[in-house]
Amino acid sequence: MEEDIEEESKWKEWELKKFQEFRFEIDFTSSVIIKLTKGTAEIFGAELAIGIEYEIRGQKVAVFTWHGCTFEIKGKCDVEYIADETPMMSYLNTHMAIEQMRCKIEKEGGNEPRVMIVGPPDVGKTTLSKILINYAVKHGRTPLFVDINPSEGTVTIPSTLTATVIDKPIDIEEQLSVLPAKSSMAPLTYFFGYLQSANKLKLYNKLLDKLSETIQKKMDKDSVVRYSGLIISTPNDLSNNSNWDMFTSVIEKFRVNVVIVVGHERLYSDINKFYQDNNEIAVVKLTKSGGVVNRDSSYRRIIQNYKIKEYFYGTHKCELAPYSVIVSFSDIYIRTIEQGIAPSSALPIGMERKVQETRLVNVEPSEDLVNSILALTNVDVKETENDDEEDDILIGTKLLGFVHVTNVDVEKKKITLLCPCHGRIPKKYMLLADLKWIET
Ligand SMILES: Nc1ncnc2c1ncn2[C@@H]1O[C@H](COP(=O)(O)OP(=O)(O)OP(=O)(O)O)[C@@H](O)[C@H]1O
Repeated sequence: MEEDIEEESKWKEWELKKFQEFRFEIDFTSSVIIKLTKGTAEIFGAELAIGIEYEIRGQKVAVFTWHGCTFEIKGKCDVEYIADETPMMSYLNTHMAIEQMRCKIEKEGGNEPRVMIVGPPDVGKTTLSKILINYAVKHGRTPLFVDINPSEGTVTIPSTLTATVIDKPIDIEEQLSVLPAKSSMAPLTYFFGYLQSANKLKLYNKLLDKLSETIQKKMDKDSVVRYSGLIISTPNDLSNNSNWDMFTSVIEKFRVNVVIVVGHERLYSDINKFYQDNNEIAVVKLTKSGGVVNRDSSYRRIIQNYKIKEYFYGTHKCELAPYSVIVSFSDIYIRTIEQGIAPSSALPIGMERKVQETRLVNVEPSEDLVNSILALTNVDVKETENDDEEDDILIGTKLLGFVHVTNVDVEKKKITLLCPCHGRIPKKYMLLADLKWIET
């Protein structure tokens, strides 16, 4: 045991030849320090600086080198090995083709790259997004990273859809974590409230409309962002045959002109066939990296919990001091998506009802709310009236942030909320997510 601890506190040297990759996995409860001593190396496209110590926690990552390097590592990795075969050359070529589109539009006009990455679970879609973003930033670009996968919350709390302008390399230690305090990279966040897009397709579709409209406005105003283009990371279920309509509608809404299919031959062939007469859309096939790690549902749940914890408490590099506030039931206004609508067969004969996934209902505070996440909208309580229009405004609103319900005292009619930063809870509507978090 003591020997293990002593072993872990020593630096261990590794040497990589050109095009090799050192893959390693670190548990959420431990960390390793990595230091480049010679040559050049990158983690998912973000370059390591010589002599700087990076502390990596709870990640499954790879150090890749184009020219060879030597680095040292201190701490215990659950898995560590060197791989000779990687798809990095094809990823770089894809980046170069996208960069050519950017150069072309600057010189001659035309369409900016609007890249959508699709594929089944655990093929490295998010990783490829990070690599393409980092390579774009290295070229002085500021791409918009659009995350329409609500399950992970890559840049904020899960159950949201986001768009973030990325103007510097992704932080090697913290990845894309965006804390409320780091406003320079504050994402545009829309509230979905569910972890799977397929759970509420109508609502999901509506949010995609809002997100794509807002992105279009941003690009119309900001030519630097427009030339840099979009990198869209998608949920796994979008690649299911049963969601084909949704798939094509995402392409339309975001005016996607490059579809990258990772690790799925049949999907590539289906998309290619479908768009064979459309010269505007290029379909590219890339192989899955052998380093991509499969994550089961319990591991994914741990990641989701960490993302929520990070939102309130920060990361080890940037700790936050959240505070608790007690508010009266009469001072908070919570809405949620209407659930459990009776099937049409249960309605009186002759009466029809469309299933409404976008209708909001009031939530009366009760003990059921304990451990829930509430999204704070920017909609003043007095501004709205209770009708469809109000629901539309609320669903499409940009979010101010999130709070966590830690206690509900029904007798005293008081609710305790954990907030990431100090200040009064404004008199705005809140939206209840289908997401519980138990602080550990
Ligand atoms: N070359 C690599 N070496 C080591 N780990 C890797 C490598 N590439 C990806 N990973 C890790 O594998 C895991 C899965 O990758 P990623 O999240 O990119 O897949 P995904 O297709 O986006 O997953 P999903 O869409 O199912 O959530 C991540 O933890 C990622 O950091």
